[in-house]
Amino acid sequence: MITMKDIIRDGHPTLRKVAEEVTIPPTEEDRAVLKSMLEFIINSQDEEIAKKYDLRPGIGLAAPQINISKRMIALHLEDEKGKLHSYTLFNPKIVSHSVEKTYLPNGEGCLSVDEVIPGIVPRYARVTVKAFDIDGNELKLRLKGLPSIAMQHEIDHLNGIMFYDHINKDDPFKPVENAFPLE
Ligand SMILES: Cc1nc(NNC(=O)[C@H](CC2CCCC2)CN(O)CO)c(F)c(N2CCN3CCOC[C@@H]3C2)n1
Ligand code: NI
Repeated sequence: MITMKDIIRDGHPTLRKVAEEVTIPPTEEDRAVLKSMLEFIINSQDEEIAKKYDLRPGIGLAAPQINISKRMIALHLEDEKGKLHSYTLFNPKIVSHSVEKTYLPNGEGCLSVDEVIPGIVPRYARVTVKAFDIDGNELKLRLKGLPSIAMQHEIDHLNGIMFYDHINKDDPFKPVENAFPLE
């Protein structure tokens, strides 16, 4: 099982690489890795397991964070309506997005960044994503709210982008044009 020792931290070069596309259909190994990534996220949200293995809570994970520079991500979270969004994706790609932006009022964190970095992280309010599922079938997702924000955070990892790259360096809480806080 994946634990925090498997998660590389800011400064590790892999976090700044553009990850390689996964060949479709995926190999058994790629499928096993992606399943283990989802398992980690679910474990991290289980109070007992998280305590037992000292896991930081998460709702998403990208393969570069476990030093695998491949375009694979897992997400497991509920949206504001309580709908579960649980995804294990190969080669996710944002194919369209809203002009309007949004952001988490309390900013973002990252399992690969040990310190708190305050500031507004502007994200597209809505995204349409094309990807392949765990079996290599193509799918299309239209996301808004926290699922949309989390999807963008994970796809950024596949392109070597960290959440704090989006924070205004001169004024981290400067209002962002056409961006509205989530909730
Ligand atoms: C918002 C949030 N971010 C948590 N952590 N950070 C992460 O997931 C990073 C990715 C997220 C950062 C902002 C958007 C994506 C990991 N990233 O580095 C991967 O690239 C949380 F843990 C969390 N929740 C709320 C829901 N809760 C349900 C019950 O279990 C606990 C869980 C805690 N919400
Ligand atoms: Ni992250």
